Amino acid sequence: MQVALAQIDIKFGDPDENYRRVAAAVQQAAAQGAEVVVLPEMWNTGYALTDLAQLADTDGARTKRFLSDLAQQYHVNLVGGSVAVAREQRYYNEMLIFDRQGQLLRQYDKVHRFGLMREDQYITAGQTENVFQLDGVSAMGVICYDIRFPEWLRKQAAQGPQVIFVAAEWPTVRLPQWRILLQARAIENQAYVVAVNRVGADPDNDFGGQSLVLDPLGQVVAETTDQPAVVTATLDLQQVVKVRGSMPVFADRRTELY
Ligand SMILES: NC(=O)CCC(=O)C(=O)O
Repeated sequence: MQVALAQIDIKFGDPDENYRRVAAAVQQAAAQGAEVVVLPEMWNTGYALTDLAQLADTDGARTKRFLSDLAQQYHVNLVGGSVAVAREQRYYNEMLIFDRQGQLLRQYDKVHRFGLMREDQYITAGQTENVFQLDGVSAMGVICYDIRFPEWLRKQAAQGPQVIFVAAEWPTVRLPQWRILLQARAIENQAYVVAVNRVGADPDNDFGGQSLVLDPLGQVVAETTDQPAVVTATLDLQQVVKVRGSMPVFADRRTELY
């Protein structure tokens, strides 16, 4: 599986400009041979939470049309990061996943709201899992702060996903933790981790990128710097089979105890 990390800068509170940036990044990823393109968190608005009434995408309709068209145009699967969505007078931080035919496979609302960025005041938490198949490969997706909750990822990883996609707006100040948390999630779940952070800044935070592709042993396959970039990497899914076969941690769990 050839994946692309679409590490873009997000213009705060300017969806029109951000749709243009995402279109350009997907075009670039497709030209580099990507089969799956992964976007960052809240890429339509950034964390412009106080302006969601004006900016959030109602029912995700615009984003769904946009991502579906891009997926078909470039014949790529899209793990569409996440966008701010308005639905029934609530706001969600929502990941949309499309296959190469432009079909919506899953929509996932971020389950763990990040209080330090005031998400708990504006965003309604999701309740459902996010496991799906991309080109016949079992995968799952979570959003940013979710990676601090290993039990949430484990519950889903136990269903078989070989790839864990992560969309993030993770501030520079905590990037050392980002890296270690992602490596731990890769190692404990014996899965590839494909994690995309944004770059740039908003009124409250700087975002330093460092998007990562990690193998099932937590080793770095690809990484980016703190600049906008589209970087592709190949996932050798036989590695997952090999690592899971060599150490059966899923089978060795004591589910009667925890
Ligand atoms: N957007 C987020 O969920 C940020 C999470 C974060 O920064 C953290 O340290 O956790």
